[in-house]
Amino acid sequence: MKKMQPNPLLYVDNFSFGYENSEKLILNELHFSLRVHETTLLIGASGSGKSSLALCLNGLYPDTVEGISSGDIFYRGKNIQDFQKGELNQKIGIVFQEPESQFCMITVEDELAFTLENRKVAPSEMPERISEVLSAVGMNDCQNRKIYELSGGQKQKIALAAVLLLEPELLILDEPTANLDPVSRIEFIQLIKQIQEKQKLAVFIIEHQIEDWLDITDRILVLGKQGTIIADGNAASIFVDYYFLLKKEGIFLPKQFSNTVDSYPIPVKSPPPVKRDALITIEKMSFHHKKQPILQEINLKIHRGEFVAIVGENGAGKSTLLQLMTGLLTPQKGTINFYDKPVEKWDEKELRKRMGYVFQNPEHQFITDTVYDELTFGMKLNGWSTAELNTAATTLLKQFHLEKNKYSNPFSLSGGEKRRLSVATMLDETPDILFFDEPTFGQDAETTRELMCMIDSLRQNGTAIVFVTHDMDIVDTVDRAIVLYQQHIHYNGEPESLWKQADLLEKARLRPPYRIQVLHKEGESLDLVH
Ligand SMILES: Nc1ncnc2c1ncn2[C@@H]1O[C@H](COP(=O)(O)OP(=O)(O)OP(=O)(O)O)[C@@H](O)[C@H]1O
Ligand SMILES: Nc1ncnc2c1ncn2[C@@H]1O[C@H](COP(=O)(O)OP(=O)(O)OP(=O)(O)O)[C@@H](O)[C@H]1O
Repeated sequence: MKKMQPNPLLYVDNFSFGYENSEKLILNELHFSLRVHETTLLIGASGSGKSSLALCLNGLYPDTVEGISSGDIFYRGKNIQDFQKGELNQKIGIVFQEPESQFCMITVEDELAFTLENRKVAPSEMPERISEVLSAVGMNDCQNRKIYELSGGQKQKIALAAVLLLEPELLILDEPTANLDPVSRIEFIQLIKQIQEKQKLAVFIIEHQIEDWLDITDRILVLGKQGTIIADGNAASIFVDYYFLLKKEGIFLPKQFSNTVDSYPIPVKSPPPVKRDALITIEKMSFHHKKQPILQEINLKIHRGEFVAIVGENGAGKSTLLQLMTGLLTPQKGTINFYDKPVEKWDEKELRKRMGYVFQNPEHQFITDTVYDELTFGMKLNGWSTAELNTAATTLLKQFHLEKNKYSNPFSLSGGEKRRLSVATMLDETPDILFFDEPTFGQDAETTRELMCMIDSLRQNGTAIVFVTHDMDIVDTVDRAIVLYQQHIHYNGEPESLWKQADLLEKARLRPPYRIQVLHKEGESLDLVH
């Protein structure tokens, strides 16, 4: 048996965990410790059990779920089972993968005050603490906003603010930057670094794309598909010594450690189709929520078979624009046509057959109790025979690696699995246009590559693809990038020219893709030489 580290903060001793309804254990005889002030990254394929582990570490599982466990977890030498209810939550703060699930109040201020109340902070101290933490996460002007009205990235920042107010000793972050714009992502990582240094806390981060985290990481743990720790060490040893193992597991390798051939799992861009008729035509469109203008004077066309990315900072209006194009929201001014008919005049059933929309939060899409029912729901509505829908469902389950989840409840899937299911449900028919709100977040290298290949082949068959994404490496592969900034479209053209517009990138809180960053670095060093 391995020896316990001297005075670890958290000590996981031969710990196993499984869900009652699943055939095999998710976590298998884990044995590791987390040290005080240490920053650890946990990586692993989608569905390998990372979120389940996080929830076991802070004692939420197995108590709050139908699960079984064996072995022990100790916090500062005391078995976590022996802590009073709520006691451990003050010491181990967790930001969930889906921040929405952690809020209990309506407004930002009430949510943060509620956390402070639980910590028994005097009401007179609260305003200052709240304004301090909001400023730390870059959300100063959001105090009185309703949480449900915030954009995905804004919610993620509030979830972090709430946990920071707890002043935990161990901070667990489950894919905390998945919805953040590129600059907020870097700022967030810097913020974690500052907090870590100031408060001397331990940080445990679950992420798929990790290159930006490496600077502040002491140690990396790799969870394998069989639920065991398959590697444990610093970045250099993990990504050099375990290179082939990580690739086999389908895990993203940080770009600085991978060779150029497989540096990012995106297939070579196929040329856009020649036929260029417009599917969506937006003219002089403006939209506001209550009195707040969100989009103004938008003119935009999306053509058959085109691959378009919509980018911009958190809250810029990207999801709103998708909801307007799909007819879920109606503009107060201007027109949005699908083919040559206003989108709101289309028969709902016909429109849903021709348009697919993958929401930012996959859970908002689920309406049935099993993965199989979810996949076949649209097929049944369209009168498919049992044999037809069985065949189609079997193909989709295989294509999206969801075979083992056929009878699982969609809400019990891992983050990446939920996302894959939400994409698969849009593919019962081949739509004319597919809208994706951040389709790749939560995916590992292998599932991202497969998703992108699938999207590319749909596009080859004429389906237009519209992506909202914060991933600039993906934007680098599209036909056209659209930048939203201060309610307007500030750029509409090929990504290559966008990367040259440094001012706009800065204003819109974007970053060039890794390929361009490397070129800039090489250029800089050349400048130094001269
Ligand atoms: N409440 C639950 N009931 C049954 N099975 C579950 C439940 N929650 C998760 N699972 C299953 O356990 C496995 C591990 O899920 P988990 O969310 O821990 O994975 P993950 O590594 O965090 O994945 P991702 O990177 O996709 O977020 C998945 O196959 C998932 O379907
Ligand atoms: N129902 C609503 N009522 C009021 N304001 C709203 C509502 N829904 C969204 N908003 C606001 O509209 C703005 C645009 O939101 P949207 O979700 O479109 O942004 P986004 O660009 O997709 O952001 P992110 O990258 O964070 O997902 C945000 O400031 C958001 O707070």
